Amino acid sequence: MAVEPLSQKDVEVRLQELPGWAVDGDRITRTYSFDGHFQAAAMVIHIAQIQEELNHHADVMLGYNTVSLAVNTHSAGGKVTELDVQLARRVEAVASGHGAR
Ligand SMILES: C[C@H](O)[C@H](O)[C@H]1CNC2=NC(N)=NC(=O)C2=N1
Repeated sequence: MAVEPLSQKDVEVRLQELPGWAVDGDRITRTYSFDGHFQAAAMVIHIAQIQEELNHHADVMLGYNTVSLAVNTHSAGGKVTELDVQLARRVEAVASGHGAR
């Protein structure tokens, strides 16, 4: 399925529903904070499961008690598409269950 890059306005409108997500260059990004390292690591595993299900993958960085994501769509020339927004929505939907802030 060919996916088209979203306009800057399109991205801004979609991020209004995604608290904490932001545009950074040609990517959308989010950093979650946790009470400890294991909670953060468990979130990384869940993100990996979602990404494999969607076949869409962000750059994910695990810190002491943080998890950061940055994503765009490689097949759309490294621009933000609906696939990135879909991934953000899926991750956002499980974050609170992991105690993410
Ligand atoms: C072959 C495989 O389906 C593709 O490389 C998928 C994998 N994950 C991906 N992730 C992201 N962010 N962009 C892509 O274009 C992409 N393509």
